[in-house]
Amino acid sequence: MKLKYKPEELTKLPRSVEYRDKKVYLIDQRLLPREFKVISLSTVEQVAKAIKTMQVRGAPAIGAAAAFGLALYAERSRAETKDEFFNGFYRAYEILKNTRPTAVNLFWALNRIKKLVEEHREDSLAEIKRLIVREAQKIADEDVEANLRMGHIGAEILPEGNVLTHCNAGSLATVHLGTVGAVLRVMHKEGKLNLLWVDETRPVLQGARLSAWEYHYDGIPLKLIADNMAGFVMQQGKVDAIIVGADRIVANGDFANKIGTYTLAVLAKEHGIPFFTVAPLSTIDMSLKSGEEIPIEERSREEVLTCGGCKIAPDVDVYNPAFDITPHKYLTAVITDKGVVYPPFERNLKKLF
Ligand SMILES: CSC[C@H]1O[C@H](OP(=O)(O)O)[C@H](O)[C@@H]1O
Repeated sequence: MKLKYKPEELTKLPRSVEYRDKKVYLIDQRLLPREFKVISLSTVEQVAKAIKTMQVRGAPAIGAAAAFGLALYAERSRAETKDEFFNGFYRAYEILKNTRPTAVNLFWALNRIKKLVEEHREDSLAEIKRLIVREAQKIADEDVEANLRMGHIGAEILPEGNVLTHCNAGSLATVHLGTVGAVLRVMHKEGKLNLLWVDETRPVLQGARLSAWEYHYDGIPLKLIADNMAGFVMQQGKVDAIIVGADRIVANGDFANKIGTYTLAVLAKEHGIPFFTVAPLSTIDMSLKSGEEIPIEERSREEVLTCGGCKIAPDVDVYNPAFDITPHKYLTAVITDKGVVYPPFERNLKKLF
């Protein structure tokens, strides 16, 4: 398809994660919306900590950050032999792999580089290092290209009017532009987006802190709501479509996304509202047959016991699943960088590969 817009025509934001001069640069998302700060990381351990503590978050963004973590290792390694280098490479790979379990993009990116390195094991050490850095940059650049394509594809199929989204699948959740963010930005550019409803998205508040911030920054008209208001807004007929990101889409179309997505999907069905997820192929895991196989990350009790850093509950037991699983029966379509996938997902997702 012909792409009408370039990324810089759709957002004023810089890339969320970059690599240059042997350093990983990323927007520290834990500080937003109070402070916009780009931090620089110079060790694999720092990159792993940034992913684990959600300084960088969002499935494609953590995939790219992990890839740049391997580039960092490669360029800073002082290994004198290949065996020493490979031992350090596999250690870096494991450290990054063990950060967060749900978003498949993390494993997709790490394994893509690991496969390349193993295919070139006989090359010189200098060549192997060059290949790692080049592949990490390709992963990042391809993410931006995929988002741009999904933005144009999604804007063509979403109905004009009011759109509701959950969490943050915007530019901050990717290398640039966003998955949901690209669709919303093209819709806005073309006058198709009347109003964006943004769920605050407890407990980490990616909607209030990140989506509200980045979409307001780019001039998108929005209203922020508490998560428990979404059903009422739908019941009032104020939502024409719902679009969310994904952390892992599996072979039958079930998908993992931020906790609260399943609730929205059921409400959307009840109110006859089209429900879309948008994700690049790097988010699709065809090795899993259905959603119950997806590992769901459980995060700290402090995230639920506090809000904005203030304690809101006594020291009681907490359950804090960071994601839920939406069965494919609630999905209108999956918007990907290779086109729109409609049911039956089992059959139609296969055609993408
Ligand atoms: C474009 S993927 C964004 C996806 O990732 C978010 O999770 P987290 O903030 O915990 O990294 C959320 O599920 C978004 O939909």
